[in-house]
Amino acid sequence: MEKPVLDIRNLAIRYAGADRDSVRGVSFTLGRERLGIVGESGSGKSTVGRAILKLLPTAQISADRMQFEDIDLLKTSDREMLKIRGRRMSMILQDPKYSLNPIQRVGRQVAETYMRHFPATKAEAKAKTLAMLEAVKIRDPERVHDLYPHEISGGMGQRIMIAMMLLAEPELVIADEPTSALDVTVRLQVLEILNGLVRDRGIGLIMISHDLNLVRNFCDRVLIMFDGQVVETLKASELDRAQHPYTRGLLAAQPRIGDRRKMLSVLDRRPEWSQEVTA
Ligand SMILES: Nc1ncnc2c1ncn2[C@@H]1O[C@H](COP(=O)(O)OP(=O)(O)OP(=O)(O)O)[C@@H](O)[C@H]1O
Repeated sequence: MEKPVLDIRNLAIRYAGADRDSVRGVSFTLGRERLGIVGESGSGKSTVGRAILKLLPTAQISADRMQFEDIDLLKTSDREMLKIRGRRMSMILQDPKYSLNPIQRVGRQVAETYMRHFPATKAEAKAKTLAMLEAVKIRDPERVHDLYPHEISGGMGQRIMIAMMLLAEPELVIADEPTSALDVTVRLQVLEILNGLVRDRGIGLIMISHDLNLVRNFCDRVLIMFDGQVVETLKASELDRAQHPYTRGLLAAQPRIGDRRKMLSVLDRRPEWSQEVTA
């Protein structure tokens, strides 16, 4: 088997002041593939993503192994992480509005990101920026380059965030609900761009989502999280054969076109799921 991009074993995370771990016993590997992490709100999906990027400075993080390519994340200093984050691993968040600086033109923000990671003149960085805006299917990149964040739509903002991230050519991308704020057609465009990154550049992609249908159609494998633990790991194509009652409950709670039930079933959570792990 080829060496994984990421190898996480027995990860536990406790927020400062909390009396229990928000994430515990989480283990998984990520190859050059699309891995979905699903679970309801508060199950710990984003906490896992942020811990991998070491974006939880006040939380207590422990693990038997947190290996990213040639880097032992358990040993990296804050200074080293500044060089790795945004360059070798990146995160895409739900709402680009909060990630873009509102008082700076978007093209300049993208170019500055490039210059932070690579030696380049302003003209070279601008040329790279325009090429990247085109790569994420932005029509008329010259015009968009000079717009402010409030002048662009959510879908365009998300594509600009992806362009910014792409410039650094990361090996790992963690996308945390990247399409939740987008309409259906723009969502498909963004997913196709992310898909291209895995297919053409061989990156490892983690897609954090509460949308089982999206993950089923988009990902190769899926981790199901409940109350801070991974309760089941499955191939996305085998989701319907899930064993764990929580996964089965999540599937039953999904609306389906053509399903004539008047009411969707409501998930009945059981305390023993917090102890019981099947995969
Ligand atoms: N900054 C924080 N300080 C303390 N506790 C936190 C913090 N962020 C998250 N938590 C707690 O950690 C647990 C996991 O939260 P997390 O945001 O990772 O879940 P999630 O599955 O990503 O949910 P969502 O889908 O709503 O984003 C929750 O119990 C939450 O209250």
